[in-house]
Amino acid sequence: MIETRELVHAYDGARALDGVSLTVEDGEFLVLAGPNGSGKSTLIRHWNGLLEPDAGEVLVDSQEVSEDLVAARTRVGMVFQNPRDGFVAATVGADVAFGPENLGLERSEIDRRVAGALEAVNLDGRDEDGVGTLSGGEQERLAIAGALAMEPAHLVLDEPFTGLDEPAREAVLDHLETLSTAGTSVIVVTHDLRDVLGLADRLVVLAAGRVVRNGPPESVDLSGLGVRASC
Ligand SMILES: Nc1ncnc2c1ncn2[C@@H]1O[C@H](COP(=O)(O)OP(=O)(O)OP(=O)(O)O)[C@@H](O)[C@H]1O
Repeated sequence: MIETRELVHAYDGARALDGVSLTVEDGEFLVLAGPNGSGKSTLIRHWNGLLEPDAGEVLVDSQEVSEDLVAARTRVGMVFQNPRDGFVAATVGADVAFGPENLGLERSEIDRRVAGALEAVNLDGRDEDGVGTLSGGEQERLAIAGALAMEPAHLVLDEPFTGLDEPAREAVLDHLETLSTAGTSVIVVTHDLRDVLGLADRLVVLAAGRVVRNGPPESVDLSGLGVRASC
């Protein structure tokens, strides 16, 4: 479970989060939406300790994030926008294997995870391709595969579908649904709800650093919030 209690975050005195309280249950599929600058990226960065609260608390599986950053980062997997900077190896397979290798897993387990993660993003058979040779959308898919291979308890994806073609979107969505059903919390940050709303248990909308909507997707009124629900 991820618990955020009365979280405040300010950049140079300006509040990007202004008292956010939000709990994400294990296995929940949550969509986090809101207009540009509403605080979505700031909020998720607190969940694995990339930012420190100015006030309030963030707990992952009942432990305060700041008390054990390694634990929080192992339990909360993140896929950020513009993944280009995040790659650590020369080839696709080596890049996805890097995280599981650092967990000290057996080779057979690493190979299983790499194969599964690459299949989930339609990059199977591309292990030997150079990371630098991938298209933008393929790089996004590689970043998702890297997070999947860590098998985190909670998986957070920031605008994961932007550069993905239709088969890749469908493959990733299928995989996220399977993960959520199996008990992984899945949090998708997006302004464009078309793909994900049908899968979501809950929709949370931020505006100006506050939670302004929070409920089952079908019950949330999006009018006037700068969020698009359908094509
Ligand atoms: N590093 C930073 N320094 C200063 N201000 C920042 C920084 N990062 C974000 N902000 C400001 O904090 C507010 C919230 O930004 P944040 O990136 O969390 O919003 P967002 O909802 O993720 O936006 P988007 O949909 O555009 O990605 C914005 O006003 C933004 O300008």
